[in-house]
Amino acid sequence: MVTAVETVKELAANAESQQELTDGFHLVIDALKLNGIETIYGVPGIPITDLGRLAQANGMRVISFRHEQNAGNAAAIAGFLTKKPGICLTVSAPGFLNGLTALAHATTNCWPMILISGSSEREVVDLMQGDYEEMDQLAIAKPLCKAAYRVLHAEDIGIGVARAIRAAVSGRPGGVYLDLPAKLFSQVLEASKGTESLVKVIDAAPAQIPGPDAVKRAIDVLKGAKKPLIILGKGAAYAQADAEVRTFVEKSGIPFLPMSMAKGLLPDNHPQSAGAARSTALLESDVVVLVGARLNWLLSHGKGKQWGPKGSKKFIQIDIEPKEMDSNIEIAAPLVGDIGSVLNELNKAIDGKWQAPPADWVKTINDKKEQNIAKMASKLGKNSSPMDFHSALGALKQVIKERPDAILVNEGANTLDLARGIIDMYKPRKRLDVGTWGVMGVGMGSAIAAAVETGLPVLAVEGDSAFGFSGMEVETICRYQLPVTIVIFNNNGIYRGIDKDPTGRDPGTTVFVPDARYDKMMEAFGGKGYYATSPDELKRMVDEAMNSKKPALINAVIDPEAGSESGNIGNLNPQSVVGKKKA
Ligand SMILES: CC(C)(COP(=O)(O)OP(=O)(O)OC[C@H]1O[C@@H](n2cnc3c(N)ncnc32)[C@H](O)[C@@H]1OP(=O)(O)O)[C@@H](O)C(=O)NCCC(=O)NCCSC(=O)C(=O)O
Repeated sequence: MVTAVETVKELAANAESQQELTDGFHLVIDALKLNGIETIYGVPGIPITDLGRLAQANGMRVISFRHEQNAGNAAAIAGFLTKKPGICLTVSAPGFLNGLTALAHATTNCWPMILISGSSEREVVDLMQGDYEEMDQLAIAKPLCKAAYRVLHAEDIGIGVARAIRAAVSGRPGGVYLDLPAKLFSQVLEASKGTESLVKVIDAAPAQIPGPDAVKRAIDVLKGAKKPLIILGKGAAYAQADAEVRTFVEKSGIPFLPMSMAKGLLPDNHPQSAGAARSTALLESDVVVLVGARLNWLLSHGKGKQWGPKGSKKFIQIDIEPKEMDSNIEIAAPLVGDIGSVLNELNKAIDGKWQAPPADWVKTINDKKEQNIAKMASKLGKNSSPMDFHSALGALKQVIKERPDAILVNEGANTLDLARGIIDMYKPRKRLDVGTWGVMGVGMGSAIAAAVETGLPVLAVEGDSAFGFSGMEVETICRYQLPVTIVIFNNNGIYRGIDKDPTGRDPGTTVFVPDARYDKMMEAFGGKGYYATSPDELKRMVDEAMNSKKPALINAVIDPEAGSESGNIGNLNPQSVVGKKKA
């Protein structure tokens, strides 16, 4: 007969022996935590459900979404905001595929992110025997990210996570895929062996200092400039070298132009900002210093009519990726290194012996800036009902002016293009938008990550179409009670709400249900819904919502006639030259 004392002894012995064991689930969590990663964005399911549960039980923040793409977008923006890889955790095949768009988006934008997906067993996948969610995920992920790894044995988890972290943040940051087959999670090993196998990544993104020759070359080019211009890209925002950026701009006295997500690195109302004189600055400058900005489509590849005649410009480019140089046009002075280190060297070189740019150049920029600002101001002040984009954005401009620490998330077509110019930003990394690819659907993921990572109030200004891509995440926002205020610019459709099917059979291709009540959607999950029909009402409601620090959605009714077809992607948005009339 077993006595009570013996039973207790047995339980104690079991407990002790259990403490000495670990498994794949625990090792993934231990490896992440050892490397200072405390948050996971994901969607639970087979085979990673217990990973999320255990991560939460072990003190990690686990934010469960309604769709993996939104979780991935959250992880991507978490990477941008923190310089640590944002983690997205998904189930196998379909969940993995849903996460891939965000992984590719992170890679394109050079933000560190790790997509961790469970996967089905190698033995069956490789023989294509029809396993549950069978797919060779590693092969599929490879071309879409910076690096991809698969871990097959629990004792290799530490190395796998370490490799993923270093690949994501070192050099030019990007997305990394980490494949964890289901069988791995339940592999058991002695706790001490497990702990020994973990790897702490030391100096994950080492400083890269440019050589003295490269610095001298750049300074020589800059000294010869009569109309210099600095362009700040989102790489400069990512670098968190805010003091170095400010010193370089202010010591050099050169006008600066922020790309969209670099707005606020220096305040938009800074006297040297050329943001409101963009075309003039690009066209007339003679030497351009690119700081973490690439000469891609957003800068018309550094050539063409926006930039003036061939040979009229010299470029100095600061980028951590040597291959970025000469991607579209000759770079006269490449500065390969991290932005903080490179600017530090430039700042030393110009210290105390720098001539401010010629006054007539500064005046040209300032005159154009004043003209554009005055033109804009005349459109912003109207208290019209229904609202147009300018009058509604005029109200939101004031909201951010009064709350410079709030984070602005922005996506859409007109809603994006006009908000970018109208809403001034005052602090670094407070504007999050669609990035290099112009992705619609990043809104709610970005808003959630911004609130989770910073604890700051978030204002998400969304086109009605853009919101639709991730709208179900309002439930996530309500579930986690995040301080997110969403404003939907509701003009009943994509660009505008007036398209018609010429045959009369169906709705026009770009229109939505008229006067849809997105505010009711928020109320369905316990958040506060508002319906705004004038700029004054909009301002009052946004103030109330943001002050409450609770989830809120304001349906801002915009004239369906307002808005135009996304003009800012130029020749990438071709219009049919045949057939339209007939239809
Ligand atoms: C390509 C761009 C970098 C550049 O566009 P531009 O139109 O040349 O410049 P901007 O929009 O920045 O500025 C337009 C003009 O406003 C001026 N400007 C800027 N700021 C101000 C302020 N504060 N006050 C007054 N005027 C201002 C600026 O100097 C320009 O005038 P001038 O100096 O007089 O020229 C940008 O448009 C961009 O980031 N676009 C991304 C679009 C995107 O990703 N869309 C998603 C697709 S949606 C989709 O899927 C779809 O539609 O389909």
